[in-house]
Amino acid sequence: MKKLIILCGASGTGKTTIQNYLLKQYGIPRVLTHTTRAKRKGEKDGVDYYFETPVSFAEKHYFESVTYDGKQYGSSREGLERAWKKNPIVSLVVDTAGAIEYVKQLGKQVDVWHIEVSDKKMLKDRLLARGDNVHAVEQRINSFESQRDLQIPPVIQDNTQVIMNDCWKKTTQLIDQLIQKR
Ligand SMILES: Nc1ncnc2c1ncn2[C@@H]1O[C@H](COP(=O)(O)OP(=O)(O)OP(=O)(O)O)[C@@H](O)[C@H]1O
Ligand SMILES: Nc1nc2c(ncn2[C@@H]2O[C@H](COP(=O)(O)O)[C@@H](O)[C@H]2O)c(=O)[nH]1
Repeated sequence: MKKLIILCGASGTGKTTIQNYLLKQYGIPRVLTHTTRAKRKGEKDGVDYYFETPVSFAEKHYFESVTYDGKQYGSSREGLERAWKKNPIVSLVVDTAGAIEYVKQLGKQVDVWHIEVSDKKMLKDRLLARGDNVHAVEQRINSFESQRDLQIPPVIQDNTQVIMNDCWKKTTQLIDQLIQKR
C-alpha cells in the first residue's frame, strides 16, 4: 500500500528538517505544496514550495488548503501522485488542519507524526537561527495557527506518533526505528 507520512507541529519544531532527513537518509520524496508567502533565504521555487501570487494560487485546484499566519498554503492530489511515482512512501509537511483532512480522506494510508519540543522557548531561538527576522518570528510564534499546532488535535490523537525533537541525535534514532519497523 502506498503510504504518506504527514509531518505537523508548531513553527520551528523541526518538520522541514525531519522531512529533509527522510529524503537524504531513506530516499523518501517530499510532496511539494503551494504558498503565497515570500521565499526565505535560500528557498527555491519548485524545490521548497511552488511560490504563488494570490492570483496564481487561486487558479489551482487543491486537495486541501489553509490560511496560516496570514498566507495561503495548499496541497494537490497531483503533487502527491507525482511523489508516489518516485517511491511508495512519501512525506508531506502540513499544519494540523491539513493533517486532519488527510486522515479523513486517506485513512490508513496516512501516518501522522507530530513534532514537538519540551520547552516552547526553544522555538524562537531556532527560528532566529534559521535566519528569520525578529518581527516575522514574533508574529509567527504568536500566530493562532502556530499556537494551535503545539497540540495534537484530539480527532487524530489515536493515529499520531509524537516525535520529541529536543535533541537531533535522539530524533534520528526514533525516526530510524520507525522506518525500520516498516
Ligand atoms: N533537534 C534540533 N536541534 C536544534 N535545532 C534544530 C533541531 N531541529 C531543527 N532545528 C533547527 O531549527 C530551525 C527550524 O527548523 P525547521 O525549519 O525544520 O522547522 P519547521 O517546523 O519546518 O518550521 P516552520 O513551520 O516555521 O517552517 C532550523 O534552523 C533547524 O536547523
Ligand atoms: N494545510 C497545509 N499546510 C501547509 C501546506 N504547506 C505548508 N503548510 C504548513 O504551513 C505552515 C507554515 O509553513 P512555512 O513554510 O511558511 O513555515 C507549516 O505548519 C506548514 O506545515 C499545505 O499545502 N497545506
